[in-house]
Amino acid sequence: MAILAVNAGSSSLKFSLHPLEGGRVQPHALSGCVQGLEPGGSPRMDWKYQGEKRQETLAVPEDGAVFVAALRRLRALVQSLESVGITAVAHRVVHGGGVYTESVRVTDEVLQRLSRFNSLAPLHQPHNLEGIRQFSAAFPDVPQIACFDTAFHAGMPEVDYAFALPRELRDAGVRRYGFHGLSYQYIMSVLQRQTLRANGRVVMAHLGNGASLCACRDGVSMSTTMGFSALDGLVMGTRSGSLDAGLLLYLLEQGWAHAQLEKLLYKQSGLLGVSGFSADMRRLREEVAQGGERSADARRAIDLFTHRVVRETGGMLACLGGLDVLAFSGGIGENDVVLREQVCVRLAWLGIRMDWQRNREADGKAAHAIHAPDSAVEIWVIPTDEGRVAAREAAALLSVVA
Ligand SMILES: Nc1ncnc2c1ncn2[C@@H]1O[C@H](COP(=O)(O)OP(=O)(O)O)[C@@H](O)[C@H]1O
Ligand SMILES: CC(=O)OP(=O)(O)O
Ligand SMILES: [Mg+2]
Repeated sequence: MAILAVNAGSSSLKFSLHPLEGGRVQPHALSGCVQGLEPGGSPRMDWKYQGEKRQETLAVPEDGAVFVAALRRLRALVQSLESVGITAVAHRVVHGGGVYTESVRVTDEVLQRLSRFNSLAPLHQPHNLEGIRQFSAAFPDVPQIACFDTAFHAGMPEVDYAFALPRELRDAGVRRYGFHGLSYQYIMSVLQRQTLRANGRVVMAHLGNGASLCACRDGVSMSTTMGFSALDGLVMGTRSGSLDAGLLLYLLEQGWAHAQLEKLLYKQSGLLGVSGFSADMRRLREEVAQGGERSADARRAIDLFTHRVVRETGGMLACLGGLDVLAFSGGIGENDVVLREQVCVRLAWLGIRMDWQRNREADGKAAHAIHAPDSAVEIWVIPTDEGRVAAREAAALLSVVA
C-alpha cells in the first residue's frame, strides 16, 4: 500500500512514492525527477528506488510534447514496480480558483472545471491535468486526488486578496489566490515541530524556478506575493514577476498579440530575460565566479532577483507588524548560500543576525537553524517536500490516518 505523489512544476516533473504503514504516510521509497523539460532542453530522469540510484535520458517526441512523454515514462516505471500496490495518486495542481479550497477526488467534472484555470498558470495547470489523465488511464480503479497550491491561502484577509477593481470583476473571481501552498504547508509543519516561534510572525520564502513569499500568523497565510496567476510577485526563472499593468496596455497598443505577451511574461523574462542566457541560478553564479564575458549580465539578473526578495519581504513584515521567523526553501532558497547571506545582511536593521558558518553548513538535506544566538529573528533553511504534503492530503481524504 502506497501513495504516489506527482508534482509537475514549471521546469521539472517530480515524483515520490510514499508507503502507508499503520495508515501513516512514510518518507518516500521511490523518488525522482525529470529535468530538462524546457523547450530545447535534454530531458533526463533521475530516480532512486530502495536506495539504488538510476538515470536515463528521454527522447524528445516529434510533436515536442515532452511533458506528456515524461508522464508516460513515469507511468511505465510505476507499473513496472509490481510489488507496490498503489492506493491513490496525489497530484499537485497549482490552481483551484475559488472553487476548490481543499483537496478533492478527481472526477470528469472536476477535471473540466480545473481546465478553466489553464490560462492562469500556463506553465503548470495543463501539465498537472495531463498527469491526472495519464494516471487515471493507467490505474482506472485508483483514486486520483488533486491537492491545490492555492488552498493554503484560502483564509487570507480580504484586504490582502482584493484588487482595487470594480465589484463585477471581484464577483467573477478576480482576486489574489497565491501559490506554492503545498510547499508552505510542509515548511510550516516542520517549523512547528522545530520552534515555538512558528506560530508567531513568519515569512517563508519559496525560491525555486517559480518564487514567492508568504507571511503567516498562527500558521495561517496572511499575505503572499503571487496573485491571480502564477506570474505575480518576485522575479522567477523565466517569469517577470510584478509589473506595471500599464506596460501591457502599451504593448497591446504597439500591436503585441496575446500569444506573444504570454510568451514574453512566462517564458522569456525573469532571470533568463535579464541575463540574456540562463534561467538557472547555478549557471548564473558560475558565470559570475568565472568572470566570464557574460558575468555583468548574470550579476544584473542576480541583483534584481535579490533586491526583489528584500523589497517584498519588507511588505510582508509590514503586514505582520514585525518578524519572528524567516524560512528559506525551494531550489535557490535551500542551496544558495550567498543569496541567503545577502538577504539577511540587507535586513540587519530588523535585528536579524546570521551565523555565517551555519549558513554555509546548511546543505538542503535537512532543516537547519542558521541564526546567531543574539538574532532577534530566527532564520531557517527548510528543504521542502510538496509530494509528502500531497500524499498526506490524499491519505486524509481517503480516511486513512495520515
Ligand atoms: N546549489 C545551488 N545554488 C544556487 N541555485 C541552485 C542550486 N541548486 C539548485 N538551484 C536553483 O534552483 C532552481 C530550481 O528550483 P526548484 O525548486 O528545483 O524548481 P521547480 O520550481 O522546478 O520545482 C534553479 O534556478 C536552480 O539553479
Ligand atoms: C506556482 C509555481 O510557480 O510553481 P513552481 O515553482 O513549481 O514553478
Ligand atoms: Mg517547484
